[in-house]
Amino acid sequence: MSLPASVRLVEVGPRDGLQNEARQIDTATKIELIARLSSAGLRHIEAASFVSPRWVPQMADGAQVMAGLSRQQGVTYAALTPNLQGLEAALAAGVDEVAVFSAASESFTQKNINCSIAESIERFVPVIERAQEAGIQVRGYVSTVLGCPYQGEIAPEQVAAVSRDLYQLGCYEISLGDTLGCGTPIAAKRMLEAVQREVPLTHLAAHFHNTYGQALANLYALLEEGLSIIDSSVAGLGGCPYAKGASGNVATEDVVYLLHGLGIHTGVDLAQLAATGRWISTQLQRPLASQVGLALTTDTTQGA
Ligand SMILES: CC(C)(COP(=O)([O-])OP(=O)([O-])OC[C@H]1O[C@@H](n2cnc3c(N)ncnc32)[C@H](O)[C@@H]1OP(=O)([O-])[O-])[C@@H](O)C(=O)NCCC(=O)NCCSC(=O)C[C@@](C)(O)CC(=O)[O-]
Repeated sequence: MSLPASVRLVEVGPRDGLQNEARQIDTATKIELIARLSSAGLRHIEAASFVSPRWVPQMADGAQVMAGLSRQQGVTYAALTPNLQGLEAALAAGVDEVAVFSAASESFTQKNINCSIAESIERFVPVIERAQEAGIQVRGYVSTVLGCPYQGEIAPEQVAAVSRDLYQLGCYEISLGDTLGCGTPIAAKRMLEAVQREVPLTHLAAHFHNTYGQALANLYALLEEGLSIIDSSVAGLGGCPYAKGASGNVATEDVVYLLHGLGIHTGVDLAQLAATGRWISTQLQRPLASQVGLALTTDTTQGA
């Protein structure tokens, strides 16, 4: 067992966390959430999506969110861009990094971005070229890596093939999404093993939802394999509009508590993060979906 000494956290709450909220969230709340997250020590924050507002209305104010940020030094403010139109909008808004997104499942890709996996890869070619010209890095997401809401089981080799294609196109990092949150540790390890044959481990991130309560167990399994980049969402916010029934991402508070307990450095102040989780849950009028966040509201002896 060789656990990493530190983990880089990618906070996806302001994007993945909020994109599925039914009630429109005002831009000022999104901006304040991002500010609080950076104050808590998060250094990589997915702040917006430049996708079709017809498909995901909640993310329609990406440009205003970016314009309203008081940027902290050393923080990367990233956004999703499914095509050139999104990329141009993101560049105009001043994002630091963009992400393209496909999936290991054909059906999910059709539902999510209205094209096949092969078409998505073709569509990303000019997006990545243009982003590189503009001097910004591109992350690549592969969704449904441990199961698909429409197709069921997904072969690890299929995840590996899409990851390889995105990496070869120029994505500097591939984030592996258990969109449905249905994976278990051995399946997660098998999937990682297959992907590692195509993409170096240091360029892989885990992006796990917690629908079946397995996300922390799955993350621990991959930490044991040496994975050191984790996506998570404050207060366990989130869900994908095209994966019905899927719950939020693993809560950042829960991940930080686990990592600190393992002696792994994150740079995050857990108490401040937990306060942010409570704050945003109150703003959204939804129950706090972080076990650690809940524990810290009653047990103030637990610090970082
Ligand atoms: C990809 C498209 C645009 C294709 O959608 P389409 O309808 O095939 O696009 P189109 O090119 O035919 O254009 C149709 C209309 O959309 C507009 N349009 C076109 N592109 C843009 C854009 N970028 N920004 C703003 N508007 C845009 C375009 O201008 C046009 O407007 P009209 O002329 O009809 O008025 C659409 O399917 C889409 O926006 N999908 C995004 C879905 C999404 O955001 N899903 C959630 C994020 S993925 C996720 O959550 C998973 C992840 C990443 O977290 C990992 C995991 O958990 O697994």
